[in-house]
Parts: sequence; structure tokens; C-alpha cells
Amino acid sequence: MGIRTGKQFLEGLRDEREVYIDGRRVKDVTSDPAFRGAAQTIAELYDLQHAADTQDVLTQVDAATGERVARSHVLPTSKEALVTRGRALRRTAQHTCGLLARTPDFMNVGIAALAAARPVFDASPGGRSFGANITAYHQHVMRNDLTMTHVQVNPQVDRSKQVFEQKHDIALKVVKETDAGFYVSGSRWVGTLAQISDEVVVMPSVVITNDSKGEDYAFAFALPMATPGLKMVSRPSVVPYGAGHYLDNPLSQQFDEGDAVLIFENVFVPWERTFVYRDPDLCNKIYKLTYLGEHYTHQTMSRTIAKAEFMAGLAAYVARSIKVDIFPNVQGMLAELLIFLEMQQAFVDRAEATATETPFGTWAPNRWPLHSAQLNFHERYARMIDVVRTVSAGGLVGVPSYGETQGEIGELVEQYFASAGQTSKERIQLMRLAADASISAFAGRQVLYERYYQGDPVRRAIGYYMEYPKEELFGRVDAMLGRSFAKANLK
Ligand SMILES: Cc1cc2nc3c(=O)[nH]c(=O)nc-3n(C[C@H](O)[C@H](O)[C@H](O)COP(=O)(O)OP(=O)(O)OC[C@H]3O[C@@H](n4cnc5c(N)ncnc54)[C@H](O)[C@@H]3O)c2cc1C
Repeated sequence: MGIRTGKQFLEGLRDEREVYIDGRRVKDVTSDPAFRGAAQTIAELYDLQHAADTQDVLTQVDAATGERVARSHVLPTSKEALVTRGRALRRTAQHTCGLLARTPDFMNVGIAALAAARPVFDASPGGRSFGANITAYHQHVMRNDLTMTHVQVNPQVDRSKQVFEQKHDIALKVVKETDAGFYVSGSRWVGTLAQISDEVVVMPSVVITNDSKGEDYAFAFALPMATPGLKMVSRPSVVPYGAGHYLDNPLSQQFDEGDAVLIFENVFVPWERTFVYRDPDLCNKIYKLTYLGEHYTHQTMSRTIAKAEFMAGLAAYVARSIKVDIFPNVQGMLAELLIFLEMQQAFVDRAEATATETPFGTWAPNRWPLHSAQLNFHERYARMIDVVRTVSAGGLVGVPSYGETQGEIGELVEQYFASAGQTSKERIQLMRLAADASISAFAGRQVLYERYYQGDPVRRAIGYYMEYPKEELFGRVDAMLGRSFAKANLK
């Protein structure tokens, strides 16, 4: 099949999937007010794959079939291919200013990384070999251009205990095995984009002890979203679809990608859709063995460049419109955001420039600049939001709904809401955009997302420190100690 259009993507979502929100079952996610905006945005990304000026950036011809496929699906076999993929990731992110975070390319690069590392899946403790399955799955999602979500985390019940020690045993686990596959019951959280994905990849939970008691919880597999027994329980939408004008919340309307807890009720998983089975050791090692972290973070940090561009641009735009950009304190804050942006770009550029070949013949970006960028972006992003708020000040609440410009007092509104650089309508539109980016429920969820989507930053920072190659740094200190000692001329 090769690359799909937006229309084909939307058609694919009209199936028997079980999505619940606000106490009701959603009939059609493509028309439901909670999901249609994000579904439309993903459809636009599919259409970009066909547009004359973006097709070559985002897609390439697959030599095996002659069909075009998304570059994010392709295993990079050289540094140049990795850099070309990076360009595609950045172009995709520009379309949403990085605000719809879980664009399909995130999971695409992840599955490509797993497929590249096929031998890792061949030595299952039960004697089964799953390498061919990950290769076949990669081909399936690439050739059918599918959108995936993933769920990796066991539910929050009692984090002081192991998953198999919980009083309320609600985590996803194997409940039965047959010749054709196995059955699972329980829940996993939190699947971002789940409601409007084609497939769910149940990724290995990485915080499980290497204990035989953990085996029931240690697996990885993929299933279509409309699989019988699979239910998506959504958080409330941040799209204010009950009131106001579309332009009052333009980001929420387009980019609320949705998060859902997935409940599996005796769901059947065929062996051919299984990648890891009853293997806590592999679950814990999978990121390191497959370079999955490097590839995921290549996508996520390419995305955050677009986000930093938008937030730095927005703050400066607002400041210019009310002419507070003449004040040194404001200039200082705006400079801070530009510095964040340059840092973000530099991290990704360095990761690509110092990419290395993996044992599987593919190329992976340098993990250290990427993880450095990822581990502090959430704090820098919170600061960006703070600067937008600080520069905009009362302007964030000092404008009415855009609907007021078309209402009974439209003429009055035209008179009273102009700024130095803008008409009332322009100013209201800009300030509603700034409000949606900085003080809305959407903005709050964005901050939470950046902090947690790639795991707990506290524990990730511990891992970063423990694994960082520090010998060279210690060597520098040794050299200075030696030189100083020599110069001290001690007898
Ligand atoms: C908006 C959003 C979107 C997400 N999307 C996805 C997704 O698409 N797919 C997916 O799989 N996951 C997703 N996640 C889940 C994400 O991976 C988890 O939130 C993250 O791993 C942290 O786990 P937790 O939320 O269960 O927090 P917990 O592990 O319960 O932690 C809660 C707090 O306790 C602290 N803590 C807990 N345990 C320890 C410990 N052992 N040592 C030190 N401190 C500890 C943490 O630092 C944290 O402050 C998403 C999360 C958010 C918020």
C-alpha cells in the first residue's frame, strides 16, 4: 500500500474500537468533539506525505516494493540516512509546533529500532523465537502506514511494592496460554493518542524485578485498537467544546492528542504478534540492547526544537505587539528563550554529527546530548510558559472571546481592544493563542507531558549519572592533581 492520505487514515479509525469518555462510549472518534481536532491534525500529517514540497522530505521510495514509505519507518544504515530522517522529524514537528507530541513518527522510529535489533528477540527463555515477528510487524506498519500508540507503565496502586505484590492486582498480566497464543487481563497506562491510533504496542514494562514472580507481567506485543476485549478509558478532554469561539482555544482544538488507560479483558494475543514473552530480564534491558532510547529521543528532541521555536516566537510576538520589548528586563527574558532554542538545536545537531554504528549495522544518534536535552527540557518548557505569561501579563485575561468581535457589541470591541501594533481582532486572536499556550488546561497538560512522557525524570537522571562514561573526566582531574603536585615542588 505505501503512504496513506489523511482521508484513508480517518476511514481506518471508523471501526469497533471501544473508547469511553465522560461516562459515555464514543461512536466515531473522527467526529466526536473530544477527538476530531487531533484526528484531523494527524490526517493533515498524512496529507503532507503527498504534498509536492514535503513529499521528498518526509518519505522515500522503498527499494523492495517501489512504494513510498515514511522516512521515520526506515532503519538508518548510515549517518547521512540518520540526518535525513532527522530532517523529516523536524519538518513533521513544525506542522504542529511540537504541540501534538505523539505524531506517528514517534512510534515509527521505535518499531524500526526494535526491528533493526532483531537478534535480541530470538533468544526467549521459553525457547520461542520472536525475531521474525518484530521484522514482520515493522513491515506491516510501514507498508500500511499505520499509527501506533504504546503503553508501558503498570498502574499506580502502591509504588512501594513490586507489581506482583500488589493488594489490588490490576496490572496487565498473562492469564492463559494456548498453542495459538496467550490471553491477557488487566490495565496499562497511559496511552497517548490511543483513541485515534490504529494499533497499540504493549511495550515491556522496564521496572520489573528479574524474579520469576514477575514473568506473568513481562511481555511485549501489538494488537489493533478494535481487538475484542480492549477498552480505552479516556481522561476528560481539554477541548472546551461546550462554549466560546474556535479561536479562543486554537491549540486545544487542534492538538489535544488524548491520553487513555487501556483495560484488557481476557484479550487474545497471537504468537505472531508477540515480541517478548515471560522475560523480565529482556524487558529491563530492552532499551539498551535495541538503542530504542536513542531513536525515540531523536524524534522527541527534534520535536521540541519546533516547540521551542514556537514558544520563543510567541513570547517575542506578544512583547512586540504591546511594545514591551523595549525594556531590558523583557529583552532578557526573550533572550533566555532564544538561548533555550539554540541549545535544543545544538543538542540534536551534535547527536546526529556524533552518531555511531550499532552492532546491527544501523546507525544510532549519540545518546548523551539527546538524553541531556530530554532530561532538562521539561524545566525549560515550564520556564518558556512562564515567560509567555510574564510578558503577556493582564493581556491574557484582558481580552474577550473572539466571538465578541462578531456579537452585539462588536463595534465597541473593535475600539477598545487594539494594541500599539494590532487591531482589536488581531490582538484578541493573539492573546487567546497566548492564553491557550500558557494558562489553559491544554497548557497544564503539556507541562505534565514534557515531564513524564519518557518516564520519571528523577529515576532517569539517576540512570544518566550511573551510566555516563566518566573515566575521561576523572582522568582530567588526575592530570590536574599530578601537575599541581609537580609544580608545588614538594621535597
Ligand atoms: C501526559 C502523559 C502522557 C503519557 N503518555 C504515555 C504513553 O503514551 N505511553 C506510556 O507507556 N506511558 C505514558 N505516560 C506514562 C509515563 O511513562 C509515566 O507517567 C512515567 O513513567 C512516571 O510513572 P508514573 O506516572 O506511574 O509515576 P510514579 O512512578 O507513580 O511516580 C510518582 C512520583 O513518585 C516518585 N517515585 C515513584 N517511584 C519512585 C522510586 N522508585 N524512586 C524514586 N522516586 C519514585 C516519582 O519521581 C514521581 O514524582 C504518560 C504520562 C503522562 C503524564
